[in-house]
Amino acid sequence: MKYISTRGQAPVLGFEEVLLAGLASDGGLYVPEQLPSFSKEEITSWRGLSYADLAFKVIQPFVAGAIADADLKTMIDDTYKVFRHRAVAPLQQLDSNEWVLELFHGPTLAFKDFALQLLGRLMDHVLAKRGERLVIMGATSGDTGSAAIEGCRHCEHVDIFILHPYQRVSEVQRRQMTTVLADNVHNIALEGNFDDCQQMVKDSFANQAFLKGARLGAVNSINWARIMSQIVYYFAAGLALGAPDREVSFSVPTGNFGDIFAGYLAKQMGLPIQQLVVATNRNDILHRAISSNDMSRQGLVHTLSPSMDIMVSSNFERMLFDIYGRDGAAINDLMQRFRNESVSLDPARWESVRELFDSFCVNDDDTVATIAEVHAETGYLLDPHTAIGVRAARACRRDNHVPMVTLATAHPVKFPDAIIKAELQTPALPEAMADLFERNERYQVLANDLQQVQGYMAATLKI
Ligand SMILES: Cc1ncc(COP(=O)(O)O)c(C=O)c1O
Ligand SMILES: N[C@@H](CCOP(=O)(O)O)C(=O)O
Repeated sequence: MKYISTRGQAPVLGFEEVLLAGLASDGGLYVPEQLPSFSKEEITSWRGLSYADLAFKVIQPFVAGAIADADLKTMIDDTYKVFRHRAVAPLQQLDSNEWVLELFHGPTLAFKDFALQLLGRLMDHVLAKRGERLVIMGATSGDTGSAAIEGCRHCEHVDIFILHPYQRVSEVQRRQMTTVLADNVHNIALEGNFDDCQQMVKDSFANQAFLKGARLGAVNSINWARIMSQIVYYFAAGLALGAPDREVSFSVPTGNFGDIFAGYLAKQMGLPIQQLVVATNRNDILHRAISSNDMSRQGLVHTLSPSMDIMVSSNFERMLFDIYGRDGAAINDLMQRFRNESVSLDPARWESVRELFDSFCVNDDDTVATIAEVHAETGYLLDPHTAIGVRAARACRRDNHVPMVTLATAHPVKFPDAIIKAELQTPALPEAMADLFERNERYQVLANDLQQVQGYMAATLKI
């Protein structure tokens, strides 16, 4: 399997290099040159597989040749063995044909664990084989950071620096990151927002001199291996609900567009998906882009769903690459303009986007109201991100005969503010992190300044 950049100028790479590369050298994102697809018969034959066995079926074609099948299988098995639910990604029914797919049973209580617990293993495996070391730089609005740290804390060949927006993540999220005191783990609280953190990571890929030859890697969904692992649970949910003989729809709480892009790929790969609903909070550039062809940046606002406080959604570029007929020059031009001005798609391309996605924006009041409403209807407690997904699903649903699945992207215990506003009881932390609030923290507050951050990293690494 070969991988190409969405901007057409970076070298074509194999899986191992893509795994370690993160962002492409032309500023683009890597995608497979050719997407694998599965026949109806093949998908049918996967019924009844365990989550780990299904993950191997879906992931193997992306990795083929780079990592031996037996090693890949062991890493996948080890990854999903530690999830707290035996089904790994169980479905909960809210109403007739209305479901939530619980993606928060991993070690850090958010959907990021599905990819990041595997990513750490894949990276360490490849780095050990090559005798190399990797400096990871990641940006987080709260969940990627803790999942990446958990996935890398035991890696022998990785140093990881995670940037989170200072005082803009929940206390549980911050402590999940900052109480990991392993020598290779470094937390930076940046005096800025998530977009600033993400831009700093991208700028560091563009200019790596500060690392004096050390290799820079990524754990955000700019890394292709993240997306690849997230495709699996769409197949798992679809199969459980009757696919491929029956269509399924998904509503996805969206920020960086990685999770919904994985759903889009599952559809291209053969899963019969009827609707893909992009659910946003008030940072609604994706909803505006899809519903009214308006890709103008507005000031980022702090919401009750902080993990989705994102304006610049990296993976939208991967989808636009397909929409523009995989024309790297056109995407390069569009993304350069997007950096400095409001852009819109040409009408035919926009129409194609509208055919692929529905979208809906949910404000804080409606997020809280949905948490309260669903709890009153069913006794089920949604986290605020999932509540946005459920609200959007109910608003956008076209066909009641098709199961509608909202991705439950985080456990409600991570976001007590929204639960308290809904006048409900915050659940207790799982046993493994019951003492989270007593643990010591370590993190560095830094100004929103590239030189300062890069200087801090170089000094910490003693290079
Ligand atoms: C809890 C939660 N829900 C939803 C999202 C949105 O996912 P994505 O960025 O893949 O669109 C994120 C992070 O971005 C998240 O942490
Ligand atoms: N919500 C994310 C934001 C980063 O998204 P990613 O999927 O690109 O890593 C977070 O929790 O950090």
